Amino acid sequence: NEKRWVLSDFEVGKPLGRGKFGHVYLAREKRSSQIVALKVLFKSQLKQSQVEHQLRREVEIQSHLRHPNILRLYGYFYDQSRVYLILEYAAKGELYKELTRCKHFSERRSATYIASLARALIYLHGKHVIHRDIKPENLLVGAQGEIKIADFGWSVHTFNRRRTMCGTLDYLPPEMVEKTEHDYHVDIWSLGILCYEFLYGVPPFEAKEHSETYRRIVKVDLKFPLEPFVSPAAKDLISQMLVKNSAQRLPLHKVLEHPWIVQNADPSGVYRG
Ligand SMILES: CC[C@@H](NC(=O)c1cc2[nH]nc(NC(=O)c3ccc(N4CCN(C)CC4)cc3)c2s1)c1ccccc1
Repeated sequence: NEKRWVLSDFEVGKPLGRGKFGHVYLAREKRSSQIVALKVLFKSQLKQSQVEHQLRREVEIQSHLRHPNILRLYGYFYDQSRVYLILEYAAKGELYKELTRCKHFSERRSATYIASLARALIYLHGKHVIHRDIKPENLLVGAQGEIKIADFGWSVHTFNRRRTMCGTLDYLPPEMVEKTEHDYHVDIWSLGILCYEFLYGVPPFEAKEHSETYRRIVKVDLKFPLEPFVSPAAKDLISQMLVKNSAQRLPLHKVLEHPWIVQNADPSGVYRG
C-alpha cells in the first residue's frame, strides 16, 4: 500500500501486550474508524540485536499474505526512534494465555486449531514461505474464535538460509537443532509439537536443562502421558509428524485427511466450545 501512514492517523488506545523489541496497542485509524493493532518497536533495540533485516523481511512477507488464519499486516511507518506495524486486531487475544488457563484443550478444539493451521501452512508453503516459529506465543484468536498466526519475525522465503536461533528450543526440529540444512518440513514438525502441547498442556521434549531438551529432540524421545486421556488417533497423527527424517513427516494435505482431524475438527475452522 503506497499510502504513507503517520502516527497522527491513529487514536492509540490501551496496550494489548508486549513482545520482543516493543509493545502492541489497540488503535483506531481516524478516517475509516477501523480498529487495528499497532505494534511499536524500538529502533535502538532492533539495531543492537541486528534484526532490522529480519523485520524488513517480516513486513515484506506478511504484507502480501491473505489468509483467514494469518494475521494481516496492513502497512507500516516509522519515526525518529520507532517502527510501527499496522496489524489486524485479533479480538480474543493470545492463545497461549487461554491454553495456560485451560491447562489443555479438548480433542475437538485441538483438532480444529491444527486443521486451520495446516491450511494456513499449505497456503504459506505455496508462496515459498516457511514460518519456522509456530508456537502458542505466536498464535492469536479472532473475534469468532478462529486461530491466527502472528509475528512473522522468523519466517523466510525458502531460497535463503538462516543464522543463529534464540528463544525456546522446544519447537525446534532435529535438523534445526543440529544446524543442518532445513526446508518447509520444519513447520510440519512444529505443528506436531503444537498438537501435543494443545492436548497435554506441555511440549513433548520439555526438560529442565537445554542440553536435555536437545538430546530428547534429536532422539525423538516421544512419550505420551497416561493423563489426560488422549485418543490413539491423536497419538498416531503426532507420531507421523514428529519424525526425525524430515522427508518422512506426514505432508500437510495428509494431516487434513487424517481420521483424527476428519472426526474432530469443526469444518468451519472455528471452535464454538
Ligand atoms: C505475538 C507477539 C506479538 N503480538 C502481536 O503482533 C499482536 C498482534 C495483534 N493483533 N491483535 C492482537 N490482540 C491482542 O493482543 C489482544 C490481547 C488481549 C485481548 N483480550 C484480553 C482478555 N479479554 C478477556 C479479551 C480481550 C484481546 C486482544 C495482537 S498481539 C508482538 C511481538 C512483538 C512486540 C509486540 C507484540
